[in-house]
Amino acid sequence: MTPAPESLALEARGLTKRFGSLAAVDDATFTTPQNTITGLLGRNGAGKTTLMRLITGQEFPTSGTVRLFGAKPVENAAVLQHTCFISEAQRYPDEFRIKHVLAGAPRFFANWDADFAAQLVDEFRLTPKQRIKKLSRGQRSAIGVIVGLASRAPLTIFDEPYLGLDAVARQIFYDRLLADYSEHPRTVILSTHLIDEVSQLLEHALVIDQGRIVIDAPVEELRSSAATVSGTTEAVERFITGREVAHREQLGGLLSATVAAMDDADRAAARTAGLEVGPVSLQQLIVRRTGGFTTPSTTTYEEATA
Ligand SMILES: Nc1ncnc2c1ncn2[C@@H]1O[C@H](COP(=O)(O)OP(=O)(O)OP(=O)(O)O)[C@@H](O)[C@H]1O
Repeated sequence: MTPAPESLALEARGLTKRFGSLAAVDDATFTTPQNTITGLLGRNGAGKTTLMRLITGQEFPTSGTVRLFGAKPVENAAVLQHTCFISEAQRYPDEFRIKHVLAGAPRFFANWDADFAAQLVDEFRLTPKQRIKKLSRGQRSAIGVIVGLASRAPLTIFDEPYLGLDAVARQIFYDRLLADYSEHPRTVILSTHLIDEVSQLLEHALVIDQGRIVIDAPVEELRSSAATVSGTTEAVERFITGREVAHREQLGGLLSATVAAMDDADRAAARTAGLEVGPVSLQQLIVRRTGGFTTPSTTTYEEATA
């Protein structure tokens, strides 16, 4: 069901951004309900950053409209006060130290939590007096994460927030995001390449490919829409005949196939046929839907066993 406009954090209609002949964002239409965590996913150059810049009013669309909490974002201070956009492109004056960022943040973010920010600075092993200019790449990313989390902005957008962050720091980010989100629900959009790493956080997936939105669906629905069936080649081939197969992997006499559109009855039928039925990771699904694999998917049982 389409949510009522007042419950939407974000509404894009026919949003298009052209750079010369290239449509970086091409006719994007989608809505983001308030208080959800959405993953904005896609390959390099897919249009993620451009889409986020359009959403936050930093770029004018060539055509189409975007609304944040029902209003246009461009040059709209009231709307932008509800938004925190964390991007790698963020630059600070040369003399800025971490404490200056923390001191300035409440002017931009009405819900800023200084104690939470201080806790995060500590957890990321930073100190307020450090000069931003002298921080490592990962430490600079941590500053973005701290600002994004402690802003508690009703719409918080992270554009690949983890560049250079080590595995421990990324885990801190994910853990604090989830814990704080459950206490202070807000709308979070997270653009990332690390799909499997964040898949437990995401409620909704928005996948963009060559500027076009190719998937706009709840993560749970995506996960349950496909399954991997494994067993003897003959049994798997028999089961997948006539079905849409996204991927297949042969290992000796065993075959594993990723099958699209597997409902409960299909799963039961596969088990009855002696096959093992397993989940498909979000990353696998998205990689396959955005042209990452060229594995033939239409081999028939007769062809495969000929
Ligand atoms: N200012 C610009 N002028 C011309 N082309 C641009 C401009 N900004 C982006 N593009 C092009 O638009 C396309 C989308 O770029 P964008 O940065 O939005 O992709 P992305 O999905 O964020 O990529 P990545 O994951 O690699 O950061 C790319 O082909 C890029 O070269």
